[in-house]
Amino acid sequence: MRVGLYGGSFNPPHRGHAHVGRLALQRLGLDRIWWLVSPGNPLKSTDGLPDVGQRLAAVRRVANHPRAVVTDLEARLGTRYTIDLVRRLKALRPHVRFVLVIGADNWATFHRWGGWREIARMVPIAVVDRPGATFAALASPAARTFAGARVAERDGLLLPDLVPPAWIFIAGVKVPLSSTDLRRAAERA
Ligand SMILES: Nc1ncnc2c1ncn2[C@@H]1O[C@H](COP(=O)(O)OP(=O)(O)OP(=O)(O)O)[C@@H](O)[C@H]1O
Ligand SMILES: O=C(O)c1ccc[n+]([C@@H]2O[C@H](COP(=O)([O-])O)[C@@H](O)[C@H]2O)c1
Repeated sequence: MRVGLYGGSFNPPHRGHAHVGRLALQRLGLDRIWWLVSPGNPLKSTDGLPDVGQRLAAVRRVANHPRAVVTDLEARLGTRYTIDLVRRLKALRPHVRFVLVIGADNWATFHRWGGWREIARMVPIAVVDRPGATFAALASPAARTFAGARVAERDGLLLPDLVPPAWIFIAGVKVPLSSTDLRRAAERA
């Protein structure tokens, strides 16, 4: 079983998220993608963040794919840091091939995540390109640190079975949407 771990604040979810979900399923040959609605990104303020229950309902409407599972697992496990989540999941499901799925902006700042090198050594990572983040992601400290572990885009189907560190940059169509823009538009309306 190959499972993508797609965590997010999803405040609110949008078509860019749906794009990431679909692309990861296709390019990585995943059996499932778990949309993990975060109790709160440890690097972001939780001011004004709707509760997990509200965001779950909204994410279900956007994720809408037979292989997508939308879950509040992080709230239930009591994890906020991805390293804790990955450790717990690997212990709970040792036979599942997990892949971390993130957008290019998060790969650009991955070196600020708790235990980032260790995360990259525990789980393969798929990075989906995003407008305005391509260069920052490909020149990031994480990209440079793990330059030797980058897998060619055409080999995405192999990624879940590789021994980490292993990461892929998935280019192609970029979707110019962000939750920040949607929140601002809602405030103006
Ligand atoms: N348009 C997009 N293209 C590619 N990846 C995206 C896109 N939007 C979000 N992501 C990725 O999806 C994950 C969840 O993103 P998040 O919920 O923070 O949305 P966001 O639009 O980045 O929100 P915000 O503007 O509040 O930071 C992150 O890994 C992020 O990089
Ligand atoms: O573990 C960390 O230090 C860490 C730092 C920043 C983000 N994350 C996770 O990255 C995912 C995407 O976050 P966000 O807010 O960009 O949607 C979400 O699952 C967060 O919990 C994790």
